[in-house]
Amino acid sequence: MKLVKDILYNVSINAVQGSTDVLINAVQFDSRKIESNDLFIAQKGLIFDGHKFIYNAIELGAKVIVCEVFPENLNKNVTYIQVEDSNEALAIIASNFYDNPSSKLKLVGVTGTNGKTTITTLLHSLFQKAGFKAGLLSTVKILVGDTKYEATHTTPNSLAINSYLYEMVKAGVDYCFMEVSSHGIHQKRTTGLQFVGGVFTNLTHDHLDYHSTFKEYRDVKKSFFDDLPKTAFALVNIDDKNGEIMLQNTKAKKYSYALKTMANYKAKILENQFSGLFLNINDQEVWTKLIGSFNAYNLLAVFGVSQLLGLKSTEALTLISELENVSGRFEHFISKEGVTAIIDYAHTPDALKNVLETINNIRTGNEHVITVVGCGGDRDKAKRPVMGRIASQLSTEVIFTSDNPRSENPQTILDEIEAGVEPENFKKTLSVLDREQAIKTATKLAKKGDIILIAGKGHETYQEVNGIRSHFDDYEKISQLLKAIEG
Ligand SMILES: CC(=O)N[C@H]1[C@@H](OP(=O)(O)OP(=O)(O)OC[C@H]2O[C@@H](n3ccc(=O)[nH]c3=O)[C@H](O)[C@@H]2O)O[C@H](CO)[C@@H](O)[C@@H]1O[C@H](C)C(=O)N[C@@H](C)C(=O)N[C@H](CCC(=O)O)C(=O)O
Ligand SMILES: Nc1ncnc2c1ncn2[C@@H]1O[C@H](COP(=O)(O)OP(=O)(O)OP(=O)(O)O)[C@@H](O)[C@H]1O
Ligand SMILES: N[C@H](CCC[C@H](N)C(=O)O)C(=O)O
Ligand SMILES: [Mg+2]
Repeated sequence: MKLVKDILYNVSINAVQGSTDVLINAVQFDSRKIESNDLFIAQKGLIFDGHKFIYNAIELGAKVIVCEVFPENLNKNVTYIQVEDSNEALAIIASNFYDNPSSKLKLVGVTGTNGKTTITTLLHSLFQKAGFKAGLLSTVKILVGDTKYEATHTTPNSLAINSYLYEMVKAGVDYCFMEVSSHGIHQKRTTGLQFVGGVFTNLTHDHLDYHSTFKEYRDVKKSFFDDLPKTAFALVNIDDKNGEIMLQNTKAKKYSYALKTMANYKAKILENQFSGLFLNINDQEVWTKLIGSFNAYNLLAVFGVSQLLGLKSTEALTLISELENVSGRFEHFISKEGVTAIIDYAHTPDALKNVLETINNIRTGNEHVITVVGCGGDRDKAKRPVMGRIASQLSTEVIFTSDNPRSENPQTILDEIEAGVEPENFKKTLSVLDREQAIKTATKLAKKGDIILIAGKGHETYQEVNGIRSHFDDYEKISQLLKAIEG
């Protein structure tokens, strides 16, 4: 139970109707979850306007309503608080409700188009190995001490973030590593959090359905760095052409990492093989199990953060050499028949290009690279032809297939992917609507030595069609099928 007046600190309030000396049980932004004596915050969403549910919330027992516009008829037993921005109010109220947990541990946010899950997961594991208690908020999973929760978003809503951080504080967590998505920043899910540092990975084509232009997408990412305090660090990939921009208006201390230019944290790839990367990081050599030059960037970011948080460089490098691949990111195995299967979450043009270039660079002979890939429904349509073109340019054979069509017609998505294939590459491609059949086709095409890349779903264990998620796991499927070939 909390007194309303105690959780309004720092909220931009325009008007109050009723008493703020009211005790509330919980904060909710979904009217369907309201119980008696709760506080309901009405948010304007993309589908609904939460203000329409104020009466329902009161019927279910809400005693306090936070909204941008007062409803026409006010109930005298209810307190109404009019705020400038409901999303921001939710984030600040959530933080106050949970006693500002982000200030009680060291919170590091990682943003950028690709690499967030990899970097946060590696940092979590490195700090655990170094003897600290660490927390993780990522696309794949949420870890609060020893308890694991399922992740629904890359960056959860602000109420969930603060509740997880509160649990972490209770569990004695020292460091929390979290992914900060552009949707998260834009919807103010991270507002009011006290970060000790922020990391920028890279910025390439994604989410241009949500952010109408690339500049808008970039400026949303930049605003995360603009809002860091001067005590925090801002660590950016300076090889990325937007790295410098992220630092333009930040008050935080500026640091950089790079493979190609001068930087505070600098790496050189000495060897890049299927068995891993051999790197020189700030003049010290280290072997890692991770594969591909994009992972050299990820590992460098991990090293940089470890240094900025005070680990000794030799200890950090030793621990880096022990880090395991992140689930669904370049996960691979070789079947008895000698076919290599790679499962990777590449769902953007840049990620797909990086993964295929990595495969092409480290394959030893004329083995075929057979790619199975699709694009999500209800997501950025502009990336579909680009991914179709990249897959067909960099593979020997490509099978386009479904990847969470959601509410869209799966065939239309495939047509849009195929539209990007250049005429000379068309004969290499095939479209198989059903993902299981597509993977089966790849295994039939593959001969000893060949490489099958299954891209786009990584760790996901479902296929979403028209709001229904059915179990589907690329790793499980390909390992069953390749075993069938062995048998
Ligand atoms: C596009 C987007 O980000 N949508 C998010 C947004 O939903 P929305 O704006 O559509 O909300 P809405 O359904 O219109 O509802 C508006 C308000 O009315 C309330 N409501 C609604 C119905 C009702 O009966 N009662 C009620 O009170 C809702 O609780 C909400 O407060 O706010 C919701 C609540 O926080 C989120 O769950 C939802 O994420 C959807 C499911 C989603 O798919 N988001 C993806 C695109 C996303 O956020 N992705 C990013 C990046 C992914 C990456 O890593 O690349 C992520 O961080 O995961
Ligand atoms: N530093 C990087 N640069 C470019 N591509 C990368 C990088 N790291 C990983 N990738 C590619 O992007 C895919 C997604 O990586 P990861 O899950 O770490 O990114 P993310 O930023 O968390 O993505 P999401 O936005 O879905 O949360 C990987 O499977 C790999 O193909
Ligand atoms: N976080 C990303 C993941 C995309 C993964 C891909 N499998 C898809 O469903 O489009 C998104 O929600 O856009
Ligand atoms: Mg992620």
